[in-house]
Amino acid sequence: MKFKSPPVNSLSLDFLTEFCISLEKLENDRACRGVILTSAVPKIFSSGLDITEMCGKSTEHYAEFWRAVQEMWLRLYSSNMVTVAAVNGSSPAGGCLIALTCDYRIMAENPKFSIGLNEAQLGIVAPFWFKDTFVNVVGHRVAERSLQLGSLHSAPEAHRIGLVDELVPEEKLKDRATAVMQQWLALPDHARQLTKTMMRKAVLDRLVAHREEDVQNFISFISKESIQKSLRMYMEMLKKKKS
Ligand SMILES: CCCCC/C=C\CCC/C=C/CC(=O)SCCNC(=O)CCNC(=O)[C@H](O)C(C)(C)COP(=O)(O)OP(=O)(O)OC[C@H]1O[C@@H](n2cnc3c(N)ncnc32)[C@H](O)[C@@H]1OP(=O)(O)O
Repeated sequence: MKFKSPPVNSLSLDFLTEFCISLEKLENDRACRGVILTSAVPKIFSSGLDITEMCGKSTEHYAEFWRAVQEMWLRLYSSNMVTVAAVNGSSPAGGCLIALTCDYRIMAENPKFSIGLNEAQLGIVAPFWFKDTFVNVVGHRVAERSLQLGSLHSAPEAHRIGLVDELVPEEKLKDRATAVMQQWLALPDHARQLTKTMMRKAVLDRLVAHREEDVQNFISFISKESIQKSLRMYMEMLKKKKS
């Protein structure tokens, strides 16, 4: 599956809805046992949640948007398919979450590409299930430091801390992702799927049990004037960076 929402594959409500529909179709297709996620946009895997969806909108909109973010994560983290992220560009925040939610991450070894949960840099806080997914990949200490600092890690650093499983030259990314997929698909599906469920169930159950509470937390957090101001300033900073 190739993300193609230029300029930066930001995760808008439309993007998330289409992503979930595509994932559901693949999940229900008995012939499909695995999916490789990558980007058709040069240099960017995904710029994370679309910030414009979280700025100056109604409470109803925030609720709908956040439910779509939750749905994307719940479907991908609990997928019966083998999921491989072929990270061929920068991947901050929600983009990093998508990669973390997969079974395996391969990143192009370009030191200009960065990845991480940088929410703190925007003056916002990664929700508990972003944090749980991160901890499950890199461990508590690395996750805590990285989250508090809102670090964006260069590709080599991301590999060193275990955020991505391997680095390959960009032109070899597709072949390597295919080889990894074949390796994972060589195992009997039922054994791999039950193991995956065992490893991820507690974290998935936690969001399922607190889903509506999490929506309300998001709404009250994102509606605060101080948070709206931080997001507006961040968007302005992104635009200024260009000029
Ligand atoms: C205590 C309990 C609390 C509970 C709280 C609950 C929830 C709150 C947490 C919510 C979680 C949020 C997670 C997120 O994903 S937030 C999004 C974070 N994303 C980023 O920080 C990335 C920002 N973007 C960049 O760094 C760069 O754009 C880039 C991805 C590295 C690409 O750089 P470049 O190629 O140079 O492109 P530009 O910077 O020029 O961007 C082009 C264009 O796109 C706009 N844009 C970029 N990113 C986003 C985005 N995420 N959303 C919307 N729009 C984006 C950018 O403004 C440019 O627009 P213009 O062409 O119009 O100028």
